[in-house]
Amino acid sequence: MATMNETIVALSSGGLPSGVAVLRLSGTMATVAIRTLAGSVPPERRASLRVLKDHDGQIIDRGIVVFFPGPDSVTGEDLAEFHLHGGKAVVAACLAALTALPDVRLAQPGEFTRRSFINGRIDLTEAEGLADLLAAETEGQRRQAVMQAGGETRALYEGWMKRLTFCRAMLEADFDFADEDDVSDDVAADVSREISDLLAEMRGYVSHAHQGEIFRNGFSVAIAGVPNAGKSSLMNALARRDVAIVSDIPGTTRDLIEVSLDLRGIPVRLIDTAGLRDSPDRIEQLGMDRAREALSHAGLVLHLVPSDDAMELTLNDLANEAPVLKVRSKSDLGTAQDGELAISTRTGEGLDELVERIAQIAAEAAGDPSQLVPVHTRQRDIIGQAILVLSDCQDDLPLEIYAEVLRSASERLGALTGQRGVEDMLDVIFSQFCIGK
Ligand SMILES: Nc1nc2c(ncn2[C@@H]2O[C@H](COP(=O)(O)OP(=O)(O)OP(=O)(O)O)[C@@H](O)[C@H]2O)c(=O)[nH]1
Ligand SMILES: [K+]
Ligand SMILES: [Mg+2]
Repeated sequence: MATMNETIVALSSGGLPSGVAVLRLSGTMATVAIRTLAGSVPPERRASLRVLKDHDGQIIDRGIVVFFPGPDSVTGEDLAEFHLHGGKAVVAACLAALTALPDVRLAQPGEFTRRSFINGRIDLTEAEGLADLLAAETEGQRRQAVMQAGGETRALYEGWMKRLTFCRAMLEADFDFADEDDVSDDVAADVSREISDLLAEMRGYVSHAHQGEIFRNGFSVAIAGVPNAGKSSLMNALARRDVAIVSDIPGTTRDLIEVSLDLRGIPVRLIDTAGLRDSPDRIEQLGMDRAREALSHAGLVLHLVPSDDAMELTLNDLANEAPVLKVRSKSDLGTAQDGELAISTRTGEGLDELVERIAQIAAEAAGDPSQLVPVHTRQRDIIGQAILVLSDCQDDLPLEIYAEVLRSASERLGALTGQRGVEDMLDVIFSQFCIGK
């Protein structure tokens, strides 16, 4: 990672051309940069209209300049914003003029956010929330990310750490001051009650994490069945575009084909798979392997059974724990049995009802987004480790060892917010960001 002495600059707004483009520049050269391009530094935090000139005195653009002095800026450093007309040449000229200044260079992805973290403006959970917020595509994802970016997750984790620290302090005070054979049972009992409460809370939190993941990554719905059941046709109908090849040749689909849908704010990943049958074709076999793999990870399996075909597969074993919803396809070619969900991509029969059912099942799996805790896999792993350490606490442990276990657990939790042992994680986390963030 490049050093913090350098001042970084990037286009922070979206693709060009656009109405307005915002360049952000962070670091010690911020005031020099403003003075060089805009003539003088405007009052702090005030949007000021300026003529921006390059190093030869040629006008680049007229735009708004804002100066945010550190350490109260988003990055914790002196920060300048240039709001320009969003043309490619305008932005290129302004970036060229800025990077021509000594110690000013283009930012790497996530570098602004990384500086916010290093300067203590945000913690890791907030950084992860920010990354999610930028990536959010559905309303549910946005709400979840906002909670995390706003520091609610941080507050929760810090609360846990405080409770652990308090318990440790009680234990340590006890073995420092009590005389040897009079170690207070009361303290040990209080601590052990508090730890078991905390453990219950942490376990409950982690069990919600799976639901949180549905909001982050989407609820996966795999479409499966015999060849020519109409799987790809259904995929195209639900996606409202031709994503998958449809033909009357059985064994058309081989690769998994995935589209993302937004069903009532819940992101759903719909996966079309190869038809399952005995086939000597090597490629088709590979396709079926992928199909089985997809079924085993799906949140819901749609089992398409064509109306004109007597053969029926059993998919329950392949689907792991996911529910299997039987759907009678090509309903225009036969009559469905009572209570069966029948669809036809030819006539459109049953498609709305199917979407309704998928949305219902996805919503049940995802839970109420307002109740959800946003938990990244990274966070879940760490909490899992801390739970393991704490579960090892036996009441009859010598107090010194008990205190040591608590210290070790709270050390682990420290990695959640980035207070401890996360150097190697930083690149992973910040590389999720785009340049300019
Ligand atoms: N009559 C009728 N034909 C359909 C319907 N849906 C699909 N078909 C036809 O059935 C044939 C197979 O459709 P696909 O969508 O390719 O079937 P698939 O299950 O993806 O097949 P594989 O990828 O080979 O496993 C095509 O000729 C489609 O036009 C339907 O609802 N009614
Ligand atoms: K086919
Ligand atoms: Mg297909």
